[in-house]
Amino acid sequence: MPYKSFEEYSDETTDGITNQYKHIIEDLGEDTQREGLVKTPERAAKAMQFLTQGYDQDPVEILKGAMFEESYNEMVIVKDIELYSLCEHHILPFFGKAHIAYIPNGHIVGLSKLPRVVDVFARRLQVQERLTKQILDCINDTLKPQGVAVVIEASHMCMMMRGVQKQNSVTTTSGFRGQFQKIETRNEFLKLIGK
Ligand SMILES: Nc1nc2c(ncn2[C@@H]2O[C@H](COP(=O)(O)OP(=O)(O)OP(=O)(O)O)[C@@H](O)[C@H]2O)c(=O)[nH]1
Ligand SMILES: [Zn+2]
Repeated sequence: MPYKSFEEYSDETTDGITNQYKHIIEDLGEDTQREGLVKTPERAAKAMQFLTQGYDQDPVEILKGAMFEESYNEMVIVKDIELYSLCEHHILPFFGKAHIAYIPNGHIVGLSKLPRVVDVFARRLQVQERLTKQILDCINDTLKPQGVAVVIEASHMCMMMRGVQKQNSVTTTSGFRGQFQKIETRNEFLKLIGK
């Protein structure tokens, strides 16, 4: 089953992560018994489980569940898909937008499934490059379209709140397969997403 709801996580896993957060908060010198913090380890554990629920979800199943035979063979674009992920180096958020295009090859896919695939891969410990490639490969291998393109633009909190402390830098990653390797097709896509 592709969508694991929040309530389905085992209490055992939540308890383990809760315990670890309790230690972290204590090691930060805070009092885990004060009113505002009593439930924080458990809240943080559940939040972290939510933000990493993509490990338990199957993006191929999501796509295969909504593929329809159709002879449309022009470019389909879903742009401005908001995404929130966690950088695997600092476990801090990076967030932004994904733009996805594909050219069907006998099958179209339910539009909502493309953002769902983004979420499955985003809700893991990630780097933006791998996130981009995983989305690209998954759509390419499952839908087998004539071409697929993915562009991700994201801001990394680890570069904003700490470290180099750059508030306005945006990282862009992209990947192109099949027809999108042709410059004119790629340019049409980039123009349609406003790049
Ligand atoms: N390529 C790539 N790098 C990332 C991503 N998210 C975070 N990073 C980088 O991962 C790197 C880790 O570098 P380190 O030198 O080991 O860590 P650090 O000392 O905390 O580095 P600073 O952030 O420069 O303070 C940093 O340069 C981060 O900017 C990502 O999605 N892709
Ligand atoms: Zn980072």
